[in-house]
Amino acid sequence: MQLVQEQKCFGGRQIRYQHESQSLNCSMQFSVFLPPQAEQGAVPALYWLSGLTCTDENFSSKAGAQRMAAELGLALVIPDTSPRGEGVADDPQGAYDLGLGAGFYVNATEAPWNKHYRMYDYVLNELPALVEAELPLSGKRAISGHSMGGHGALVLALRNPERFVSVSAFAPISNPTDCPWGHKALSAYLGEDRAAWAEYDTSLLLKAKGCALPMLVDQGEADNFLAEQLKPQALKAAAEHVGAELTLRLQPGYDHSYYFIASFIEDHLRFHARHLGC
Ligand SMILES: N[C@@H](CCC(=O)N[C@@H](CS)C(=O)NCC(=O)O)C(=O)O
Repeated sequence: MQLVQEQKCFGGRQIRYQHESQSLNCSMQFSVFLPPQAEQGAVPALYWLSGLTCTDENFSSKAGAQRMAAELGLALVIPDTSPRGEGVADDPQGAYDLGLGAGFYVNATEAPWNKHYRMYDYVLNELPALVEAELPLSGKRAISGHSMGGHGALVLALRNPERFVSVSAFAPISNPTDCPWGHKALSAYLGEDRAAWAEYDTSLLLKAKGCALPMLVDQGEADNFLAEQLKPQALKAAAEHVGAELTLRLQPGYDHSYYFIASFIEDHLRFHARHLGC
C-alpha cells in the first residue's frame, strides 16, 4: 500500500493510503488513524463503515473521533463505501443510492455489478489482512458505522462474530429487505432471490441467528430517514425475540448528519474500548 497523505493529530497519525484491491478489482483509498500508543506496540482497531455518498474522508474530517481514540489507544480503520475508478459500474441515472458511494457492503452476484462490487469481502477479509500486516495493529477488532455503514457493520458482525468483539451503529438501515434503499440496492446487486437478500438484513439475521456480541445503536429522533428507511423498531423486536444484548438509544432532536455522530462518537469509542480491553 502507498502513502497518499499524512497529518499529525492528537499526538497520533491520520493517514491515507492507496492500494490495488484484489476483491474489488480496482485501486482503492482508505484512511487510518494511529493513536500515539501505536509507537510503542500493537493496538486494537475500530473499523468504521460510512454511509451513502461518503468516502473514507467524511468520518475522518467530520466525526471528531481522533481525540478520544488517541486517549484510549484505539486505531481507526476507515474504508471507502464502494469500488472506484473508470470502468466501475454506476447507477445509469447517477443516483446517490446505487453504484459509486453506495456499495452496501455486499458481494454482488448480478451483472454489471459483480465485476467490482464485493465490499463485504473487502471489509471482512482483504482490508484487515492488509492493515494488520503493514501497521502496528493487534488483530483485535470492533466495528461501527453510519446508515448504510451501520447496516454493513451489523451484518458483518452478526455473520462473523468471531472476528469482532463488539459492534455499534448510528442510524443503521436496520431492515433493508423492507425499505426503498434496500429494495433498490439488493435487487440490483443480488437479483430477485429474497433468500440472498436475507443474508444482508440485520433484523432477519438477528432473529434467525441471535447475537453473542454486545451491540450499541444510536438513532436520532429528528432523522428524516427514520420511518421510511431505517426502521430501528425491527431491530429492537428481533433483539427482544432472541434475547440479544442490544442497547438502542433514541436521541431526541438529532438528525441524520455528522453533527449527530460527533455528539455521540465518544460513547461508541468508550463502549468498544471497554470490550477491546484498552
Ligand atoms: N444526499 C442524500 C442523503 C445522503 C446522506 O444523508 N448521506 C449520509 C449517509 S446516509 C452522509 O453521511 N452524508 C455525508 C455527510 O454528511 O458528510 C439526500 O440528499 O437525500
